[in-house]
Amino acid sequence: MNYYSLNKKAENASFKDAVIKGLAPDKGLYFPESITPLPSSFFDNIDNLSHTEIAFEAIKQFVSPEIPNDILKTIVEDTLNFNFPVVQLNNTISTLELFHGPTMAFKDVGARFMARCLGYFNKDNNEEVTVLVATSGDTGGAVANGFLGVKGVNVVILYPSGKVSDIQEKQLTTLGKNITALEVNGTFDDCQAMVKTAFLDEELTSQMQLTSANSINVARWLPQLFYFMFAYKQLHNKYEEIVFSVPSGNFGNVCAGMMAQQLGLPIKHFIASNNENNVVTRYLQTQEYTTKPSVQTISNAMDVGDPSNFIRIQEIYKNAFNTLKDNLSSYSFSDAITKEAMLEIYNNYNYVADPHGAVGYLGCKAYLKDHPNTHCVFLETAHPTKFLDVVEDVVKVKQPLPPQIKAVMGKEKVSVKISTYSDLKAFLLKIT
Ligand SMILES: Cc1ncc(COP(=O)(O)O)c(C=O)c1O
Ligand SMILES: N[C@@H](CCOP(=O)(O)O)C(=O)O
Repeated sequence: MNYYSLNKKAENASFKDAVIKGLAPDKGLYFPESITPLPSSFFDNIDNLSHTEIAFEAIKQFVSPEIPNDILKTIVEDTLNFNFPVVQLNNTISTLELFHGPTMAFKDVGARFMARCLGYFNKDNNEEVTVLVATSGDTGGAVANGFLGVKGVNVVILYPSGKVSDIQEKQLTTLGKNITALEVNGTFDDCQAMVKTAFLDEELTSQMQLTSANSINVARWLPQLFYFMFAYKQLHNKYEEIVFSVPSGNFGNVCAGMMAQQLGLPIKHFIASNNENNVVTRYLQTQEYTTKPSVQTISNAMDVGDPSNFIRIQEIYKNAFNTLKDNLSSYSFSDAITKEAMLEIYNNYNYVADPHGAVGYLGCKAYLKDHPNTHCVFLETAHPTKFLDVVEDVVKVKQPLPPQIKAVMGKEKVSVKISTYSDLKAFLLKIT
C-alpha cells in the first residue's frame, strides 16, 4: 500500500517508508491511498474467526506487499497475545476492556505491532533508528515496553513533567537499556510540537534516522481498528445498532474506528468523549476549529489541546461537515462530573472504571438520551489502577494491584529534564 501526505506536498511513500519516516517530509500525516472494504462474507463469518484471523484480514491491505503474509501472521499473533473482553453494564451500555496488555492501556497493541514491523524492516540493516515519542501518559509506557531491546532502535520519550500519573511515569522511566525518558517542563502539546519540529530539522535528520511511535505513525495507528471488530464480534448477535464512545485526546483511536467503518464494519455512529480539552466538541457545535493550550484533568492522557489526528478524520469524511456530523458526536465533561460517573458505575454495576473510561461512559449516556434504541460501547482505555489515587479516592475501596502494575511500583525513576526544543536537539545530537 502506498501512503500520501495529508499536506499534499510530499511524495507518496510505501508502507515501509511511511513507517520508517513516521511523518512525511512536508510535516503531513500519512494516509492510505485506497481503502478496499472487506467482503460481506468476512462480517457474516466473524463469529468463526479468531482475533488474529480478524486482525490479519483487516490490516493486510495496508501493509502488503512490504510485509509478506506469513510474516504478517506472526506479527499479528505476537501482538495480540491477550484478551479484549466486552463487559455488559446494562441493556444499552457495555464496555470494551482494552487494558489487558503488558502496560494496561490500549496503546499496547499499536506499540507492539509497530515494534515488530520496524524490527522486520531493520533485520538486514545496520542503520540505527531513533524513535521519538510524545506522551500524555500511556503511549510512553506502551512504546517503552514494546520496543525494549529491539535491535537497532533507540527510543526517546518526551513527557510533561508532573502531568502523568505515578504509575505511568514509572512505566516510561524505569526500563533503561534502549529507552530514555525526557521530562519536559511543559504540556503534552509542547512535547508533541518538539517531536514534530525534530522531524523537520535537517541538521538532525541528516545525522540520524528519526521516526515516530505516536499515532502519527501508520503502523502505530492502524492496528487500533482491530478493537472495534473485536467488540462487534462479541455484540452483533445481541444488538442491531452499535455505536462506540471513544475517550479521545489525540483522536487516533476514534479515527482508527472510522477506518474499521470504511472497511465495512457496520458501526452506526461514533462519540468522541472529551474531558475539558474539547476542541472537537466545540468544532462540531460551531464549525470553528480553534486549538487551545491543554488544561490538566484527572483523565490526563486526554489532556491534548491540538489533536494530531483530526486531519485524518476530515480526510475520511472528505472534509464535509455534514457527513462528519452524521458519523460523529462529541461531548465534553468536567472532572467533577467524571468523578460522579465513576461512583455511579461502581454503585450501580459494581464496576471500577478509570477516569478515561468514565468519560466514555458519560458520552454513551449523553448520546443515548436522544437514541434510546441503540447499544453504546465505551472503550475502557486503561486499567483503573494506573490512576490509583483518583480511583481509590472516588470509590473508597482499596484496589488490588495487577502484576503488571506491581512490577514497576518499586522501581527508580530515571529521566533527563529538558525545557526547550534546543535542549531536545542537543540531547539527540549527543546520542548520535
Ligand atoms: C487511557 C487513555 N484514554 C484515552 C486516550 C485518548 O486516545 P486518543 O489519543 O487516541 O484519542 C489516551 C491517549 O491516547 C489514553 O491513554
Ligand atoms: N494519550 C496519548 C497521547 C499520544 O497519543 P498517540 O496515540 O498519538 O500516541 C498518551 O497516552 O500518550
